[in-house]
Amino acid sequence: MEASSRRAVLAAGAGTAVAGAAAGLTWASRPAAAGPGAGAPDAPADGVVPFRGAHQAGITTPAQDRLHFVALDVVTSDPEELRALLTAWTRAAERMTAGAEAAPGGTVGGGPYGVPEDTGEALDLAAANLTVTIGYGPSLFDERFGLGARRPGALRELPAFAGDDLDPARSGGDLCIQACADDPQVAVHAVRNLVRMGFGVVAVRWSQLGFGRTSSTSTSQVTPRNMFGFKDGTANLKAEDPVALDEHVWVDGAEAAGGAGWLAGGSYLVARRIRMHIEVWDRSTLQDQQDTIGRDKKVGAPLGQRDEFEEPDLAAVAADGQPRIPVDSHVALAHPSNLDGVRILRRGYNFTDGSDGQGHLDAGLFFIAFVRDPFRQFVPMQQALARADKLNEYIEHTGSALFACPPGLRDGQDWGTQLFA
Ligand SMILES: C=CC1=C(C)c2cc3[nH]c(cc4nc(cc5[nH]c(cc1n2)c(C)c5CCC(=O)O)C(CCC(=O)O)=C4C)c(C)c3C=C
Ligand SMILES: [Fe+2]
Repeated sequence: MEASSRRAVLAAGAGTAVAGAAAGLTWASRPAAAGPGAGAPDAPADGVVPFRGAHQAGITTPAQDRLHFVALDVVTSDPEELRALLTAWTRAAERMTAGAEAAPGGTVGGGPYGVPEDTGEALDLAAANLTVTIGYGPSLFDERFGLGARRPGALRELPAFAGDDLDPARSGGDLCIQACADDPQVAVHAVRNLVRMGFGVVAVRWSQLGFGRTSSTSTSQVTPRNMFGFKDGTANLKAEDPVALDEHVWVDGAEAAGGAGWLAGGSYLVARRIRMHIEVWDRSTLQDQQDTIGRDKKVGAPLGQRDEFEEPDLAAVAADGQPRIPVDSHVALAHPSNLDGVRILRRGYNFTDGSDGQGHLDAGLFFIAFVRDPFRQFVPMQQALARADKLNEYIEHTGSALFACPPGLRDGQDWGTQLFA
């Protein structure tokens, strides 16, 4: 669908359900998956991902290639201003994900003496599968906005983990917006315009750009590679497994009891900015690298096995009597069989943020995981990794945040009424 046609649909007030269906390029309408990593083409670059539905877009949506993630603090003390902003953000996000301007005629329609309601840099660009996902941090539920009784039980500060080197300026936040798209300018435009609309109500606390996905979240996608050159996302939860998503990703009605009912059908987002010391890694041998991950670098198969998607055989023993997949390898420690069946949905991105002033690239993985309960899933998993992972020789966690992401919106509903109702 041409960007101009999408704009016409929205200008006519047809609503997103119509716009998404009319787009004809929705994920739901894509051809059946060719099988895990079968090399099926990735997303059409001009696709439109439906904004409304049972769950927010940007969680099980096939991971787009680019990310702009922003954490914000609320600077007003007036709950009504916050509610109104969430409502206005819904309208703008819905429009932008359909390839339209943040507001009708936003770029030049206000005339020469008006301040434009859209900054314009995405004017001639396709929607590029843009998704805008919102999340609320623990601090939003303090005394400021009367939301205390609505705080979900598992929305509290994460514990410190061994080896953490967290920068407070890259951690926490009252709110987050995750914008993902297959065009970096489209993702940046979305965040920029939402932040612009929030002037006086919210202020940016920190943000992160990601230049390449490090996970596949659909069997239709090829597995990408991270900055260590390894395939990442092979054993991830996938959109085509709704039973596993219900078990590991979506918060159910009982967990979102009482005032936290707004979170039923939502999910928790864990963000960790992980610096990867690539200069050290690049001086290590291939065997050391593979023993660190527990997988073959080229094919992605578990060590001693042939196929990328084979289940790792953690009991296999090499000729020297040692486990074929080292017990301190990343894959062995993160495997559900060593974590009481715990699994997570990973949706992270590669980043390089220039250099650190000491001749090293400030590069790494902006880890994002969606889970049903961070304290039953992410925390025990990260504790196991922090304790023993051979990967710790090469990485350092420098930022951390937790957000509760509400479920998707029904027709006529918006983020403000959903949270404050
Ligand atoms: C707390 C959770 C995890 C963190 C933090 C994490 C960081 C991290 N991971 C890689 C690279 C790879 N991870 C892989 C698998 C994998 N990782 C986690 C969890 C965390 N990773 C899980 C649950 C799994 C799957 C385990 C399994 O069931 O087999 C892999 C292998 C390929 C794959 O399955 O995706 C790689 C490679 C890096 C570089 C990193 C921090 C920078
Ligand atoms: Fe990992």
